[in-house]
Amino acid sequence: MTEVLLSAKNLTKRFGGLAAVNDVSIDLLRNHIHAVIGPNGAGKSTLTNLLSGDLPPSSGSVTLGKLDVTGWTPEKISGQGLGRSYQKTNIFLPFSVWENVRLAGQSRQPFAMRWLNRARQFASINERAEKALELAGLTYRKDSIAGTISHGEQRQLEIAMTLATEPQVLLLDEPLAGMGTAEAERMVALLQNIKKNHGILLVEHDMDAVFTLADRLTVMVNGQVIASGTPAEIRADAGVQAAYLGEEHA
Ligand SMILES: Nc1ncnc2c1ncn2[C@@H]1O[C@H](COP(=O)(O)OP(=O)(O)OP(=O)(O)O)[C@@H](O)[C@H]1O
Repeated sequence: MTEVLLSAKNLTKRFGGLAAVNDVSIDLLRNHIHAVIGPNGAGKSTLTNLLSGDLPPSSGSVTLGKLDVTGWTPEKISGQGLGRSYQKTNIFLPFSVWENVRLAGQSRQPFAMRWLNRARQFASINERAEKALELAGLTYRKDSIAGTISHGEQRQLEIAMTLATEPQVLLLDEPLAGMGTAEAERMVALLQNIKKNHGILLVEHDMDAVFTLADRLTVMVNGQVIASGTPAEIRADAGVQAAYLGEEHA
């Protein structure tokens, strides 16, 4: 059976009278991409924030591996193997691509490693950064200044920075936003490669990419899950057609 890396049960987040996320359960498996789709305001970002610890849930639970991480801080959750990329970039534009990835890896140096001598720490962070750059397809840009690379490459850099923390689970919020066709195709290929060793939760508005990449989809409307299943099941779901997808993916 495929390993469940992350499991959320009956998550609810209320902002005053609004249930932005309402009784949502979702599992994320190793080697799988689970896409969460839905119209603007459906609750996708709020759900991501609940999984990453950026927001505490009003009720429900989040389990990462075997640990109940409900209510943990983002730093503590990240230390247990959850990596998150944000819609708004965290990149230091005046720094090189390499420096950005290295800093991201360093920021997540586990506490237990800190007793190691500096030389060994240095080598292990460098090794992680090299691996992350390679997996994100950016080794050829290693020495470029981050502010000078293309928009698509900056999105790859965000992924490399997330990978440098050595996560098991990646939460990716609109990794294809603002990309042209060639950049989007490149990112789709990268994500297909990255999923071989990770579980990925993908929030994305590009439906062609979503239906190419996703092993499972969860469709949210007004905070609630209206459907969950394989791409074929979601395409065939009349409720999803009516609420969101329209005819183009029927
Ligand atoms: N901090 C907040 N305080 C109050 N309401 C919020 C807050 N964050 C989100 N909301 C509301 O919760 C609902 C869900 O928002 P959310 O951003 O999660 O949707 P989304 O599906 O990610 O939308 P989009 O696709 O536009 O990013 C919206 O009605 C939004 O206005």
